[in-house]
Amino acid sequence: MHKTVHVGLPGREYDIQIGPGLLAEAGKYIAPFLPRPRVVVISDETVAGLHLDSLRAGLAADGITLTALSLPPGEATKCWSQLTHCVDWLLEQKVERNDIVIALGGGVIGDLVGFAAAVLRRGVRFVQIPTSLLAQVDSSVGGKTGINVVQGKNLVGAFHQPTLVMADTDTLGTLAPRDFLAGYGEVVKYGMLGDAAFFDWLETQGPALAAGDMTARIEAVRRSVQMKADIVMRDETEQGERALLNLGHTFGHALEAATQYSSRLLHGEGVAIGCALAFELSARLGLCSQEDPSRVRAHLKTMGMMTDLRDIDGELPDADGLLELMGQDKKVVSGELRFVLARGIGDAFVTGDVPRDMVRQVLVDALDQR
Ligand SMILES: NC(=O)c1ccc[n+]([C@@H]2O[C@H](COP(=O)([O-])OP(=O)(O)OC[C@H]3O[C@@H](n4cnc5c(N)ncnc54)[C@H](O)[C@@H]3O)[C@@H](O)[C@H]2O)c1
Ligand SMILES: O=C(O)C(=O)C[C@@H](O)[C@H](O)[C@H](O)COP(=O)(O)O
Ligand SMILES: [Zn+2]
Repeated sequence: MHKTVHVGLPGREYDIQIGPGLLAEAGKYIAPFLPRPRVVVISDETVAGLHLDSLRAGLAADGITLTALSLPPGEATKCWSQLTHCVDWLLEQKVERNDIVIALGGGVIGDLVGFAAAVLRRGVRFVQIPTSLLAQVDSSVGGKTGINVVQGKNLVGAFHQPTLVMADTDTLGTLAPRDFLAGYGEVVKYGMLGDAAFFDWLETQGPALAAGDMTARIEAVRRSVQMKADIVMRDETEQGERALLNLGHTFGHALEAATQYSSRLLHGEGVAIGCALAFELSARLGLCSQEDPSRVRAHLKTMGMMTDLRDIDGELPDADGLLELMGQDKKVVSGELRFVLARGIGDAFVTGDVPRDMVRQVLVDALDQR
């Protein structure tokens, strides 16, 4: 059941271990990287309450001690003040250049702790132990780390690759259904952007995955991570192809900013709605058939996911307000928006050739449905 995916970046290569029971074996995997038998761990309070003892026991079996810090759960934790808190705490623990910092948790903890590790002493090594579906399939891999600021999502950060990723699929058993489905938004994204056969597979296996089928979960994590690793190996710092992983994010990040990174909209939910909008835009531009956005929305709905702006509670900015927020997207070049669009399911590409009026109309129509 245990799978390994290798990220072969020259000088920064690492393995992603995937499977059940990995926390209990943590010492075996981490010990080879340790200069001394101690680690520091940063987690969130929910994850620490559920899984820190298992990690502690798994490390103790190999004589490794653990000191931990827990932060409040939720997207709001990916911020300047918690970054300062993490860095101060790591310095108090006298973490040295060769020590290992562990990020135990979802994408919020992985992004925040990875960024703290990137700036601490100009870069210490860190290990990702992702515990949410989203973190196992996406955020723990590829080295994008950072925080949100009022001006936009992930606008302050660094590329800093982990030394090891350990995705213990047993931890998904304690994840709330809403958080699981948000992570599924990133899983289905891989099928939509570059692997139509994976999308077909998810249409049949998605319900089993959500219901807890371990074989299906491991396969979904492995396929997602393999696809991400392959893209990252070809384009680590997003000079080109890596931007495909941003499918749905131009819309999604603006919606997250519009909802103040609150529980009104989780990242993966924004990605799901954003993918539906990106396919809608692609169809209106004549790039793909109208059947494609319909099929995307149908699958997301079957899974019980958000697909439309009407699924978001509370007020939203108007179309111009959303366009303004989209202007902070990192794919913007010379002030012009660029999008990940699709010629069909599994065939995405990046383009700046998108009339602003067309984007605006897609937003106006989506807002009108509310
Ligand atoms: N760096 C990247 O490449 C990348 C990729 C995708 C997303 N992200 C970022 O990841 C973040 C979203 O990640 P997320 O969805 O994991 O959010 P999250 O870290 O907030 O986790 C979601 C919720 O699940 C809880 N949780 C996590 N693991 C659990 C478990 N095993 N059992 C019970 N509860 C658990 C957390 O406490 C939290 O409340 C966003 O900030 C997004 O921008 C980064
Ligand atoms: O790894 C990537 O590259 C991605 O784009 C993956 C995304 O799912 C992720 O949300 C990422 O953090 C977005 O990157 P950003 O550069 O648009 O902030
Ligand atoms: Zn994402």
